[in-house]
Amino acid sequence: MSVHTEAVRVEQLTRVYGTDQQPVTALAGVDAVFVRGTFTAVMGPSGSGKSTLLQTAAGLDRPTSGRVRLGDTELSGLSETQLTKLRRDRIGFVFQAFNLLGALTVEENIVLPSRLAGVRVDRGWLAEVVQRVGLDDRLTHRPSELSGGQQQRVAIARALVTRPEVIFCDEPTGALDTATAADVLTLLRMLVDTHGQTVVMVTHDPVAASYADRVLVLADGRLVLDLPQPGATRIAEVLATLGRSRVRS
Ligand SMILES: Nc1ncnc2c1ncn2[C@@H]1O[C@H](COP(=O)(O)OP(=O)(O)OP(=O)(O)O)[C@@H](O)[C@H]1O
Repeated sequence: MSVHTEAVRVEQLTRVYGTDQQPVTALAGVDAVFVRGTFTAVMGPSGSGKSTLLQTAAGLDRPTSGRVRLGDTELSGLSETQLTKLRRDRIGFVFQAFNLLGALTVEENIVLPSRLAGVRVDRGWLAEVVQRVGLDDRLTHRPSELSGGQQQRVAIARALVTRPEVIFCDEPTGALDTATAADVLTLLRMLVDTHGQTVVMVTHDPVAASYADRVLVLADGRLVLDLPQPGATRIAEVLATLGRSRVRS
């Protein structure tokens, strides 16, 4: 596979927290490639290392060992300043809590990270992003005047505005009701299908994961399954089986 089709590659990714006396191995040598223009869900039992994988792959946290490459850039060689710039310029983040500022309008929230970084906002691109996420008529509203799903759309627009090579989402629908979650997942799917965006999403929800092209399943810090489009029922079965084997062990 050519490097140019890879958005992110992690190799033997290992993250050990805690002390030498009491180490906690959150990731124990994970290998994975996230291809450009695909939507990957990362699943697994609580404590299996999902968030740690996301954080290390996104350059928010440094691995104890192993490598992360974003496109052609190897992250381990970067200084903190370079890593901060890379996250700002090349990666988008969407979290369960929308992290919007209540005193600012929708538009001000979307452009805030760029403004703080002193990056000029391309108005044409901003208009396109806003249109893609369906917020054209909400730009002057405050977050409190929006539904949960609309607030998450603002967070997605904020992530998209820098034209990121990949968007990392940690439980993006965790705070939403079923119908609103479906709306947000449909948007992420559309960004991948229509605009070639790359999305990596941590989720506990088999229905949310069924929107992805591929589901990676972690257990005890290891990648145990890599399933192409398994469907919600199969995902739920796999997770239940994993849960049972963990209870037995
Ligand atoms: N900062 C930290 N210090 C110490 N241990 C940590 C830290 N962050 C995570 N861990 C541990 O690493 C392991 C993996 O945690 P992680 O949050 O990646 O799991 P997860 O699969 O995302 O869990 P959940 O589904 O509950 O959010 C867990 O045992 C957790 O307790």
